Amino acid sequence: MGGHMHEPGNRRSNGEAIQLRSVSRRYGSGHSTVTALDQVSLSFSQGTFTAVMGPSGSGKSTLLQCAAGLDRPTSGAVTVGGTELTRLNETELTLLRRERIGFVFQAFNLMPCLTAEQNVALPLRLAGRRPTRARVREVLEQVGLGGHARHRPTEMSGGQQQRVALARALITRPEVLFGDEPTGALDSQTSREVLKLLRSMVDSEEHTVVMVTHDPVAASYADRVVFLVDGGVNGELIGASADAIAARMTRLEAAPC
Ligand SMILES: Nc1ncnc2c1ncn2[C@@H]1O[C@H](COP(=O)(O)OP(=O)(O)OP(=O)(O)O)[C@@H](O)[C@H]1O
Repeated sequence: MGGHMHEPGNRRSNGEAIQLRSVSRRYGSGHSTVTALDQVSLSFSQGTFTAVMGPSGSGKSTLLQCAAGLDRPTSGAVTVGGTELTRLNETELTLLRRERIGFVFQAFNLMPCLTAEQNVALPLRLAGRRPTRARVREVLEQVGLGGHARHRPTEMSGGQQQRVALARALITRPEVLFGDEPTGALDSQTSREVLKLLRSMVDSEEHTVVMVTHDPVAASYADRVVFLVDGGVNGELIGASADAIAARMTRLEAAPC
């Protein structure tokens, strides 16, 4: 399969949506310390789509969690649109996550008893705000589910459920959308639907997407693929095909520990 043709970040001022400066994350203490991230410095520009890949245990999820303010680095700094997360207290961090960051995970985490529109509105309602019906419909339209507002998750396919999860993440108009294996639970046809949607959100609406994936085909929808090995950045590919990404992964996974 060839690369998906796109020109990364060519219509924006290319401001940095997220910056990590020398970010380290260690778990445990004394002899049993694990360095999940080791002085990682990376920027994600506005209006770009980045995939993060690497062997199991290389620090991908930890990177995403630190970048999204779900976890705090042991050292280093993370900046979201000019706000340095390390300077925020827990309440401020919770508000920032709620207002300025969107997440989608491998599991869709939808409430089975609620309709699509109720699921989409839920995060804002939990935050004490009531989104207008027009806004809920707008995000459902955006993910191609305008006609499914009243459907419950059990009445929808996996791809449709993930698109509801995407609409739920988009309702606050986040500055960055993070995905941790967002297509991991989908078959390849359905994955493609969701990836095309992510791609079009970046191309036409200038969203910023950062996605962890194990799948070279999924990664080929991104502008840029960043490779992690042992908690450090081990290079990147720009506008690469799935084959080129797969070849790089094979080399990384074959490298001696
Ligand atoms: N809560 C934790 N406590 C201790 N060690 C952890 C914790 N979370 C992650 N680690 C360790 O940090 C390293 C990086 O983990 P991380 O989950 O970020 O890797 P990953 O690349 O996302 O892996 P995978 O592809 O298998 O999901 C691993 O060695 C892991 O065992």
